[in-house]
Amino acid sequence: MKKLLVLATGGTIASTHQRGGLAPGLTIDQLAQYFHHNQDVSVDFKVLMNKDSTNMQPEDWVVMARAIDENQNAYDGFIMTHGTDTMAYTASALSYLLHDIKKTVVITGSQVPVSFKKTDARKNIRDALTFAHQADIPGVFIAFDGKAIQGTRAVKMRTKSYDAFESVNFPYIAAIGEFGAQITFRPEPEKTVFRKHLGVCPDVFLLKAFPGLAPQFFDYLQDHIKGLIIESFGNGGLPFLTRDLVSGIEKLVQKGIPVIITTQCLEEGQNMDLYEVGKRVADAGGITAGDMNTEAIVAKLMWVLSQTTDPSEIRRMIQTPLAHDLDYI
Ligand SMILES: NC(=O)C[C@H](N)C(=O)O
Repeated sequence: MKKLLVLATGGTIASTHQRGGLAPGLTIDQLAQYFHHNQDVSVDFKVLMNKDSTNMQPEDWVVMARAIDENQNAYDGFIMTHGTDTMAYTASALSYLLHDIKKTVVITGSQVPVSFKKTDARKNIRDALTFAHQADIPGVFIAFDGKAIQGTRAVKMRTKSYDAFESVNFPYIAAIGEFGAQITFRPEPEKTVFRKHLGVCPDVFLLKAFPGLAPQFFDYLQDHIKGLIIESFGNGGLPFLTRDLVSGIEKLVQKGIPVIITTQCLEEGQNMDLYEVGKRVADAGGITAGDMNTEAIVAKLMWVLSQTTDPSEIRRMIQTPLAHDLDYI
């Protein structure tokens, strides 16, 4: 008989109407009532926290990872109930913190509380149970709206619709329904060269470039952060005329602060060698993050920075595929 552990963290799925608005309010026993399963699975429950995922912090990822790591040998799979707002960040973070996991970790939640009459929660719970039970793929996944998504590739696209998440730049892993879990893409096992490390350094900043962004902000950032991620335009380009952001990047890099470059375009990654505006960013020391999602870059950079401050090692680790986060640079 397979043994699964459900870890509750809060989110809409466990929310109830409260004076200040919807907030996690179900007890673990109340939540457990919605986990219907057949006789050949045994399910245990544990509360890790009871937060709207907007309140999740990087330190919470470490708590989650430890809880799974400590129980790795006692269970065949894990289900985590979680709010949708930061679920993609958590899925990425756990993918790095637990990159050597041999079991399936499924994160799910819902757009509507489980106790409401019309809700997506009960289907998502059933699908998470099905996937955790049937899929023999190690790693961290999101199960939502009948699909399983690789943890490092999920992006929340919609605030209300049941199909809140999409798999970006990567195939869906499975279709899930009453018929079971039909694996549609089985990722090749990775030969990872990374050490196990259950820590994060939250001192990073994420900047979305826009026409008119003043380079003076970089002067402030250099004294307050250990790593910067810039969502550039298109193929990794940033302005060097009038408001010269490229020189700003160069200054940060010279101070030993890694600057990771991604793109505001969700799909197809970037090619910084194509245009002068991208090449200059690369020449200034900007580190391309290829086709990784911003959520994954944030989590990976925090994980990497808690292990090293060496710029070339940071570049190497960011650009080495891990947990299927990256297909090309
Ligand atoms: N649908 C949800 O779960 C949204 C909620 N604010 C959360 O992230 O916890």
